[in-house]
Amino acid sequence: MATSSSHATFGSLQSSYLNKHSPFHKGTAMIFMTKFERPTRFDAIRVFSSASPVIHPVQLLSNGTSDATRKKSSESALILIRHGESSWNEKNLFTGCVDVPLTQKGVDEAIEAGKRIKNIPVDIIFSSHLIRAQMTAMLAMNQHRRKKVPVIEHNESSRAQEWSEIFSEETKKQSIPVITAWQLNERMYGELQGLNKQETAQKFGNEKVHEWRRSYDVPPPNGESLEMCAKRAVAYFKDQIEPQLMNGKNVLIAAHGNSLRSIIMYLDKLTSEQVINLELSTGIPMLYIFKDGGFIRRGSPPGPTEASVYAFSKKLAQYRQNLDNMML
Ligand SMILES: O=C(O)[C@@H](CO)OP(=O)(O)O
Repeated sequence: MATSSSHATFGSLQSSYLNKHSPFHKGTAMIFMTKFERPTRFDAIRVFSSASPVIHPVQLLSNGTSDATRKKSSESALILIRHGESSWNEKNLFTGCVDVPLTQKGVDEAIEAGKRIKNIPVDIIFSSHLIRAQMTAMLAMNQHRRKKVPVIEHNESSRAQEWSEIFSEETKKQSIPVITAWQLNERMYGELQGLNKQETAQKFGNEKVHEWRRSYDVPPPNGESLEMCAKRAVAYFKDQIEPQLMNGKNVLIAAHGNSLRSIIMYLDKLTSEQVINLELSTGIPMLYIFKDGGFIRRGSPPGPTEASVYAFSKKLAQYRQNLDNMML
C-alpha cells in the first residue's frame, strides 16, 4: 500500500541527534523535523538600526555589485532547498535519478520556499539535471522581490551555448544564471528505482530496506550508497560552488534529499553516523552564511506570516531594508 510519508519513522532518531549534537537547535529544527511537523522558531537576528548606511540594493547584488562592496565584504549567502514533493514522493516510490515532476503540493511548497527567501539576494543558482529540482528553483525565484529572471545555461554543446546567447547587457543584468549539474542529482537508487518503498520493505524486510536507504556505505542493488553520492556531490560543491561563495556571490542550490544531505555533511562537518540520522523536508530552504572561509548555519528563513522584521547578517539586513525603501 502506498503512503506519502517516507520520513515520519525517523523522528526519534532526529530528535536524539538534535539534542546530542546540535549547537544550533532553533536553526537546525527545520532540517530534522518530520514532514508532519511545522517550523516554529528560527535563529533569526532581529533588526536593526535605522542608522544603517543606505546602499542601493542593486549594489549588493551580482552584476550590479560594485567591486568595492565585494572587496569589503568576505560574506555571502548560501541557500539550500530540497525540491518540493514529487509525483513519486506522493506515490512512495524509490525515485533516485528518474526524472519526475512536482505534484501540485510540491509546486505549492516551492512557492512557499520562494516566499521565505524573497528578501535574500541570489546571484547564481545551481540545480541538478532533474526537473523536480529545476521546477523548484524556478517557482521559488518567481516569488523573489528583485524579479530577476533565472536563465538555465545550456553548455552541453557549442551549438546549445550559441543558440541560447543573450545579446542585451541590460537583460543579462536582470537575469540569474542557473547552472545544472548531474553531480547534484539524487542518489542513483539502482534496481530499487520505481519500486514502492513499503512493498519493498515487506519483501526484503524493514531492516534491509532501512540499511539501503539510510546506511552510509551500503549501496542498494546496483545503485549508489550515500558515501558514493557524497563523493561526487561534495567534489562538485568544492570545485564549482565554493569558489562562487569565496567571490562574494550569493548562491542558491536546488537539489535532492541525498545530494543535499551529502553537502550538509560537508558544511556542518557531520560524521557518517550523524549524517544517517539527518532528514530533509521537501521545499524548506536552509540558509548558511559563508564568512572567513567557514559556513555558519542560520536555519530556515521565516515565512511571510512568521516574523515581521528579520535578517541573518548586517549585509542581508541592509539588502532587505533597501528593498523595502525601494519597492514599498
Ligand atoms: O526515492 C528517493 O529518491 C529518495 C528521496 O525521495 O528516497 P529516500 O528517502 O529513500 O532517500
